[in-house]
Amino acid sequence: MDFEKLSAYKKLQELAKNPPDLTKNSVFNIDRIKNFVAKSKDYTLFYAGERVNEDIIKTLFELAKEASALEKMQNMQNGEIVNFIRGFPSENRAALHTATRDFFSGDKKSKTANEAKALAYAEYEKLKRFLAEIETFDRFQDLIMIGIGGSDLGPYANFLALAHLIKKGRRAFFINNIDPDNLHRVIESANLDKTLVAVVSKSGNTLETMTNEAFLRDCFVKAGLDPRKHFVAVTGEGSPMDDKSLYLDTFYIWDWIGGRFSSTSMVGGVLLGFAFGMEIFTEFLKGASEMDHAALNPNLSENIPLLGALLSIWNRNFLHYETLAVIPYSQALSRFPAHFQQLSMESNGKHIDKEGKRTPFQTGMIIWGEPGTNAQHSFFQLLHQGVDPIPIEFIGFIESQSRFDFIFNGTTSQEKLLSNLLAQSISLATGKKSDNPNKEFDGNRPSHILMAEQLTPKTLGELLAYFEHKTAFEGFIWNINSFDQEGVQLGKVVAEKIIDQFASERKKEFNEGYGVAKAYLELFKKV
Ligand SMILES: O=P(O)(O)OC[C@H]1O[C@H](O)[C@H](O)[C@@H](O)[C@@H]1O
Repeated sequence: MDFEKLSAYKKLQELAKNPPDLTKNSVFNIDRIKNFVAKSKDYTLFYAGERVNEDIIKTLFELAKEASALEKMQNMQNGEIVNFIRGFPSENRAALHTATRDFFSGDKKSKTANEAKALAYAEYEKLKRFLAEIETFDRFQDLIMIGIGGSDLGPYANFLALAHLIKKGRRAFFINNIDPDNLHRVIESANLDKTLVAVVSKSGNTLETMTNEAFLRDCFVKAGLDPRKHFVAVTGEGSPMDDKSLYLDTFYIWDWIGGRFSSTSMVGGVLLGFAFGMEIFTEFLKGASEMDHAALNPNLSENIPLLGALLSIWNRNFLHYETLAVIPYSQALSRFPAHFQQLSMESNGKHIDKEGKRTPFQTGMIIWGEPGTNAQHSFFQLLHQGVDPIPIEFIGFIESQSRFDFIFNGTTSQEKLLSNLLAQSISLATGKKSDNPNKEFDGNRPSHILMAEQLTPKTLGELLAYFEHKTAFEGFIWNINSFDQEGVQLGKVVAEKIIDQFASERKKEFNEGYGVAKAYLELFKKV
């Protein structure tokens, strides 16, 4: 059913004409904060700061029901084909990233999901054996991960989120950009003799990754090292990279795992397992798997991924806000906005629906963000007094990861951090009147807060899955295909043509040089 034809859509258009005014004390008060709360597993979603009321929330839930959002989520987790455009050539695949972490519940799943789970579990066990073996011989201290897009952003964000737990003596480096300075800085730092290299590419033919792999192999050879004793592959089974003669070991993913949804597969597993050990990687998977279950909860006020999606849709399609700022009040989540940027914008930056028709409504938001409180000293001026309101998703934790703190002027740093987070959400909502227009705050700037006790491997897994399912629910309700990325292909094709031009220029130079060399080579009848 087309999104704009749902009956709840028309009701929401009406309700959007007069959203609640949060600047009024009679509206934004303690009761409201206590009422507009939802919980899933370790996370609480406080959404009093959004421009919603009971009627709007009820109608948003109706929208989800009319769009069969929960059924589509169940179908996705059962391995049904969800990645398709009806009537046109498309990928026609499942999106079974939940199968890469479903090792704990023992829930009865579909045959497809069970087969996928078995494949993923075999790779999980292979990784466990591989890491135990290199541990025995203390073979590697450093890991260099080569990958880009979904083969970098999620794994890197998750690595930084847990960096304080890194195994003693171990380090990780990341080569993602084709900019040669990226690789140069890494080999200036890593101890190549004790370095494991994970080449991560689902397709096995991404320009940046293949180029960086060849470049790094050359560096290893020039250092007198055999790359085959240092390089492992993480790639699609049967991809151009699937050649065991070139690698110490190979870890597989499959076409039913989208790159931006692959953090809990071996794409993230080799890095997190090497850096933190299998126990921590397993806790991370457990958290993601628990949020997978929460996303199936029919009690919508306990299904925060669905509620998060509905709040985004309310802000996007009915209040017509174009972007969403993701502001984690946690320095450890510094690269999470970048991961969520790809996850959301590559999934839902689409202009046609699953029937191949142009959408007459807005779809994916522009996602951006930086950690707080730093962001307060950067772009919060615009968030408070800019012309256009910008919805914000705050993320916060009651406790710091280290619990290493200091009381200054009577409070700890963690208390100061949380106070700022709450103050921002409240002041953006309530605003402030003033006779001086330059000191006036309009308020009614929507935000919600995702809060947990502490950022641990498990709550990180839950957070990752929250964002994955929120993204998928948005696509289900918009009836768009969130699981392909045709939009990235054109740029690549044009780039290849220009690269070929450089190559032929070089050959021509070489031929000219060769022309001169030819005089000598002809002496030896080399040509
Ligand atoms: O993992 P790979 O096959 O190397 O792909 C890496 C990335 O490049 C592609 O262009 C897509 O934009 C991403 O979704 C993907 O994650």
